[in-house]
Amino acid sequence: MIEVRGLTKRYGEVVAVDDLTFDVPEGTVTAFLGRNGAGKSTTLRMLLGLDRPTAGTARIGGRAYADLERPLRSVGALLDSSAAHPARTARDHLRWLAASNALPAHRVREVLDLVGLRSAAGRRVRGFSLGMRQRLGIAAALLGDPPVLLLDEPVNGLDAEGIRWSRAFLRGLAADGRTVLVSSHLMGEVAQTADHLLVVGSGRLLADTPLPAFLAEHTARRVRVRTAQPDRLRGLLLAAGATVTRDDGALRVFGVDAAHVGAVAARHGVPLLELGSDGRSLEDAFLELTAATREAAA
Ligand SMILES: Nc1ncnc2c1ncn2[C@@H]1O[C@H](COP(=O)(O)OP(=O)(O)OP(=O)(O)O)[C@@H](O)[C@H]1O
Repeated sequence: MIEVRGLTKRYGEVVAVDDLTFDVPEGTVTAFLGRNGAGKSTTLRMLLGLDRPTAGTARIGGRAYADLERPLRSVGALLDSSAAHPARTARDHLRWLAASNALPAHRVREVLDLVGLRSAAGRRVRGFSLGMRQRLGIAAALLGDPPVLLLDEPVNGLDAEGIRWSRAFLRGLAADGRTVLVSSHLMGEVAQTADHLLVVGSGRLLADTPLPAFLAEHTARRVRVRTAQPDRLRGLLLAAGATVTRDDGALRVFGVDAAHVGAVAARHGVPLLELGSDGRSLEDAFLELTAATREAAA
């Protein structure tokens, strides 16, 4: 469980994180979304005690990071997948991490197996693909078998196979009951993985909602219809229970689909000049939601 309350970070004039309050519950994948510069990494760094908040608190399992007795057993993080020394093998990198954090050596093999790197364990990280580096970063985050995982842009730059793997892997971690917070600047990337969305813009919380509710609210299909008798059609559609707005000579209809609009018009002999529907993508909804932020202007 992650609890963030009134979290704020200023760098001189820049308010990187602005009074954020949210919870991330156990057993879910929660997407932490925002455009580049929205304040995601700064929030994650404060959760990990790498940056000091100007105000507010960030707690993991009820405690600030600095108060965790054995941090790697409480929270695992992937902040930068190039963190492993290139001349080390994957196994040696993890052994070193385990030893320096008093974690049992047998975890090294377990996490290498978990992320599918067993056969590459003896190879130097220098020769790893980006996807393999991401897996190694996730292996390192899992070394202490922590209940909470913070992953900063874990699918950034991965190919289709890598993205598919990481989606299934993150879902599996949540199914185990872990708290998984995944940052991304691309809505489409997380739509198939996340249960819950936290959207930030200019350091502020813009949405805190289950993914299905976000989909229903922001990507509902809208019907656009044009006729020489707009007032009459509008009245008929309102009577049929639809919501109707005017849009540059056409009507925009919500709450019923295009086939229904066509049937109402036909039944009452209203000739149509144009009829279509425009479903918005999640990415459109995300861009619209974050359009008024400083990142959008940058
Ligand atoms: N150490 C710093 N000093 C000054 N300004 C900073 C510092 N770190 C971040 N910022 C500023 O704070 C804001 C938020 O940055 P942050 O890196 O948290 O955003 P982000 O959402 O993680 O973006 P990205 O997707 O690009 O990683 C930006 O305007 C950034 O320029």
